[in-house]
This record gives sequence, structure tokens and C-alpha cells, in this order.
Amino acid sequence: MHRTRIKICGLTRAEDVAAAVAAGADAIGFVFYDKSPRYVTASAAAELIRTVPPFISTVGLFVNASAEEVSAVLERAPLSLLQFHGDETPEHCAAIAQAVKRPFMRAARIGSSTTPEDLIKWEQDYRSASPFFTGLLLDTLVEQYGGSGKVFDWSLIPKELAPRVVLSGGLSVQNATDAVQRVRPHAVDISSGVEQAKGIKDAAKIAAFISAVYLADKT
Ligand SMILES: O=C(O)c1ccccc1N[C@@H]1O[C@H](COP(=O)(O)O)[C@@H](O)[C@H]1O
Repeated sequence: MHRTRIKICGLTRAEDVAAAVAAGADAIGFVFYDKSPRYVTASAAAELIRTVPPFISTVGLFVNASAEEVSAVLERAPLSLLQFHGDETPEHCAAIAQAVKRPFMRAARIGSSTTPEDLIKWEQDYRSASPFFTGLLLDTLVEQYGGSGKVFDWSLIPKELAPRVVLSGGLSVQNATDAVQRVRPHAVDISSGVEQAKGIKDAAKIAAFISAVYLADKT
């Protein structure tokens, strides 16, 4: 049976990392974009990562960072996967991934003029640019790049792409079942939907979200 993988993103506190791990998260994410309310320094992320047991991915989210900036973060924080969430071209992502030897996901930010064909083309463009590309993360197009809590139109996701994508953008305890049952993505990614305030997670919401995803997988 397919199990939808789950990433909890935007962690800033040790107790939130512990809550995500205890609830069964497959991946946890750290935001290295200094305009985000969820921004963490490389040193702070390194401290948090020290508490993470084996087999849980540690993901670093970057927005229009240079290879030097990503490399500087990696010197301190042992991230297993990169998430490029800005306007990075396939060539830019490929160059950074090659320089730091890390796999990456690219956020495809979906707006009112995005078509299913665009998503297929973006996936092909990033895949053909780099052997380090692992897949698209789908999010809602917003001015602040992400972490908006806003949902996009899931019907834009092509059926053939769904089993390879990470679905994000406005997921919550309330819509988790619907999202998994309608899209059947490889994984889901949530930030604001499991918060009590920006950057401060809610352990009960994390547990409820993960339970809802597990249940949706069985139906
Ligand atoms: O969390 C942020 O502040 C952020 C800033 C810039 C780019 C992306 C950001 N967050 C990511 O956006 C998606 C969706 O988040 P949400 O669940 O809608 O709040 C997720 O990957 C966040 O980590």
C-alpha cells in the first residue's frame, strides 16, 4: 500500500521538532530565507538537527540563494535535501546542487494562469537539467513566495504527475483527507496549518494532521 510521506516545515523550536518526530513525520523543514517569520540561522538549525533520529529527512528551504549562501548553511547544518522556493531557473538549481552535492526539490508556485501543461514542462525542465532533481513541490503563487496557508486549485495537477509531487499550500487538519484522497500525491508538506503563531508549531495539530493523512491512505 502507498503511504503518503509527510513533511512538517518551518520549524524553529526543539519542542516542535520533537513533536513532529514523535507524531511520525518523514521530513522536517527549516527556512533559510531571512524575510520569512520562520527564518532560522544555520547554527540554530544545526542545534535542532542534532535532535533528529535516523531516517528522517532534514530539508533546507531557500529563496533565490546563491551557491555560496547554500554552501555556508551546509557547512554548519547537515541537511539531507534542498528545497528551492523562489525564482530559481533549472540551471541555477543544477549549479547549486552540483556544487554542494545535495538532492533538491523545486517549488512550482501555482497561480490563476498556470496550466497542467506548464507543470509537466517544469518537471521535465528541472529533471533534464540535473541528476540531483527529485521532484516538484506544488504550492500556491503568492507575493511572499510561500508559507501563506493558501490553497491552489488541485484539479490543475495532471494525473500522471500526482504520484511524484509533494503537495503543499494551505494544507490543514481540516482538508488533509480531501487533499490526499483527491490528489494521491507522493507526499504532503505543511507549515502554517499546524501553527499556533508564525514559526510556533502546535503539537496537537501536527499529530492530528499526520493521523488524518494516515487514515486517508487507507480509504
Ligand atoms: O514558511 C515560509 O515563511 C516560507 C517562506 C518562503 C517560501 C516558502 C515558505 N514556506 C513554505 O511554503 C509551503 C506552503 O506553506 P503553508 O503550509 O501554506 O504555510 C511549505 O513548503 C512551506 O514550508
